[in-house]
Amino acid sequence: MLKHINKITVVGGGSWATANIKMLTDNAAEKEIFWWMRNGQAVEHISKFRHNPNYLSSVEIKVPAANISSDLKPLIEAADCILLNVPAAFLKEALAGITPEDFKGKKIVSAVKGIVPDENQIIGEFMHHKYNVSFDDFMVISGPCHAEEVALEKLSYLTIASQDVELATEFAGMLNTRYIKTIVSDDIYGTEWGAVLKNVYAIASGICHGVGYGDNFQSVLISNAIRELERFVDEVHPIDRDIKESAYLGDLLVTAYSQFSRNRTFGNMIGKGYTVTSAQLEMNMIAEGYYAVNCLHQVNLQHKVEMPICEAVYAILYKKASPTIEMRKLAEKLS
Ligand SMILES: NC(=O)C1=CN([C@@H]2O[C@H](COP(=O)(O)OP(=O)(O)OC[C@H]3O[C@@H](n4cnc5c(N)ncnc54)[C@H](OP(=O)(O)O)[C@@H]3O)[C@@H](O)[C@H]2O)C=CC1
Ligand SMILES: O=C(CO)COP(=O)(O)O
Repeated sequence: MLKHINKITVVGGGSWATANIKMLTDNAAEKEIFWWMRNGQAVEHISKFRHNPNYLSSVEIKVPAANISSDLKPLIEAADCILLNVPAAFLKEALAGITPEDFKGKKIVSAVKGIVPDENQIIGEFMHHKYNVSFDDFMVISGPCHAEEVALEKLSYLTIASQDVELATEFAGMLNTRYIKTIVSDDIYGTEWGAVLKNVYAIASGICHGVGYGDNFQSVLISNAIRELERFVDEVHPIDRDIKESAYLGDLLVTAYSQFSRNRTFGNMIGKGYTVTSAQLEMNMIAEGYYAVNCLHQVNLQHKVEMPICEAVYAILYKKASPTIEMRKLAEKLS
């Protein structure tokens, strides 16, 4: 098999980027890794002490200091594969100054689970329209996997999706370790949209917990959520897919139930009465579902898929609807 990927630049300095750095450097396949993050102080700290001071700080960083920088352009130039790992809301800002020419001939991997605001596009569409990235050169990393469990080396499964299954297989071979298993898929759209939606359902799950519903209700909420997710992905990209696969149902379950989920934690705080701003400040991490539900609301104006859970979360986060009342109304629509 022809090898396409020898040098990978990871773009982003948060928890998941740090976990991806760990997986890529624990994996034995030959490759060189570069790492960009916007925070210059974190670059200095990592270069000196070999740990990210702000996220997953227990993880030992094995990327050479010379390959870590807050200057993106040279790092993109240096690599043949770019792994995007900045929250979708900040992706445009992170890529400011980067042109389609800079991405020419490179393989692009998205580990982002969000929608680019204003464009309301998932990452594959955004990279295609703004940077001329062909879908044949594009991959997605998804699946039920929290960065915190990667740091603990707990067994996890990732799905690598691409139209080019051979390419996805090559990239998957760069992530496999004792604690990471990979699955290859050709469903880029379903994988991306599924990951976006499950974040919103995890917020709903957190809100329900916050306002006082128990596990019994939550299980009904999540079984409705997977049906809502399936309705939407089947509308935007109708192919034969099994929604029970781990990239869809698995990711929904882990995010809706895990103590590590940012989205669930954020929702729980909203249910308990925090404002959006105070919940965001308290968390110090990004709940993608907050931004995504606004974009989804716009996107679904065209598709008109029945999405009562997304609409309830949208009303609470963007229309100041009461979580208690909105969840009571939602409960009437679930089955
Ligand atoms: N965490 C996880 O387990 C997983 C996350 N993902 C996805 O990975 C992506 C990155 O999330 P994750 O690593 O968890 O993020 P974290 O919540 O761990 O970190 C937040 C990241 O966002 C950056 N950021 C925050 N505010 C801004 C801003 N105003 N402008 C630019 N950058 C900003 C931070 O940079 P700084 O530190 O400089 O403030 C930091 O890199 C998301 O799409 C998420 O859904 C996917 C799978 C698992
Ligand atoms: O995507 C994730 C797990 O698969 C991470 O979800 P959270 O952003 O809610 O932590």
